[in-house]
Amino acid sequence: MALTKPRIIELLLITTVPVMFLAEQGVPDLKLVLLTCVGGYLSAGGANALNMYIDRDIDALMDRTSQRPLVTGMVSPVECLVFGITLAVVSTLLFGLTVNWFSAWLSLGALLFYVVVYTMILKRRTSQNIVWGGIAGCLPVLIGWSAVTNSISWAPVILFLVMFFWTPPHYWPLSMKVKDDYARVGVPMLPVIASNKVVAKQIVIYSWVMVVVSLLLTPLGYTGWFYTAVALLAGGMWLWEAHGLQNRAKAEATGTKLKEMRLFHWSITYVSVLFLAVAVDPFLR
Ligand code: HEM
Ligand SMILES: CC(C)=CCC/C(C)=C/CC/C(C)=C/COP(=O)(O)OP(=O)(O)O
Repeated sequence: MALTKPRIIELLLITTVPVMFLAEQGVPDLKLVLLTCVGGYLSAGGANALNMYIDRDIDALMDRTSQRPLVTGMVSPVECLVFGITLAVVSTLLFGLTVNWFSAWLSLGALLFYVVVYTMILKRRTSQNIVWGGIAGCLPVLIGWSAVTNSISWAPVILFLVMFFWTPPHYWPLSMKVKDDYARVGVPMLPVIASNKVVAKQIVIYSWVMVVVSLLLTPLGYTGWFYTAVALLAGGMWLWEAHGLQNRAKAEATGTKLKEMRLFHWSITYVSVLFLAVAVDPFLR
């Protein structure tokens, strides 16, 4: 369970199931929802296990990850590798045989993107690692839509982009807090190589783009007034917090506390609230 990072998968599924309601414009087949959640859990769980296998060297050296099963020795590297590969195979077959092969390839693609492109290539090489690596975390949105429709359309692409622009403001605050850990193991997270002021400015820019993109669903006819009201309210509160972080970063020299974790925690609440509105909106139109 620990190898699969279950709490992160909870939110990944929260970005998947509402999109199934949106695709269905109502209540989707509940067996399909269950199969998609099980497949998604196994796929993201396999991805996270393989990420832990690859990162076991640096996870042993960072405080935040020092209690992970491969670091404490509770699980051996080979067991973790076999576990991750097994989940990758089982999840792809489960999607292919019980949902559809389009979703199966999207799921395997997300897993490979996260394990190879993010974890093996980008993470230790560039400060843009989580910007592009974040694409893996946006794919569950497309999987939710394709599980119901066996296709893609503008609605899931817009929500994919919301998650894409959501990722840096989600993660850079946390990496601001633990940047010494990342510096020690040589992972060039943006806060390691740029000042908090620069990172905070980037977070504000990504936040504005995320909020604007989130409002495109209604003009394109996919959602109604309820979703729009939630997206405006939650987006406004997000921008307020992002500008607050930027102001605190500017005033840090005078002893102001950064309080960066506020935005990190809010990033998780925002996704939950926004996607809940996506699921409820079809019933209020
Ligand atoms: C490349 C993209 C992402 C990166 C680098 C990232 C990074 C992280 C890290 C390092 C943590 C702390 C976990 C820990 O210390 O154990 C975290 C927490 C979390 N992330 Fe992200 N994340 C990304 C994308 C996502 C996505 C797409 C979702 C869900 C839609 C998500 C949901 C969460 C949740 C719910 C937590 C809190 C977990 C807890 O409370 O233990 N993250 N993220
Ligand atoms: C359907 C499917 C396979 C989706 C994949 C989505 C997925 C697994 C997203 C994970 C996002 C995440 C927590 C990245 C952190 O990696 P990290 O290595 O930076 O974090 P760490 O330092 O805590 O290990």
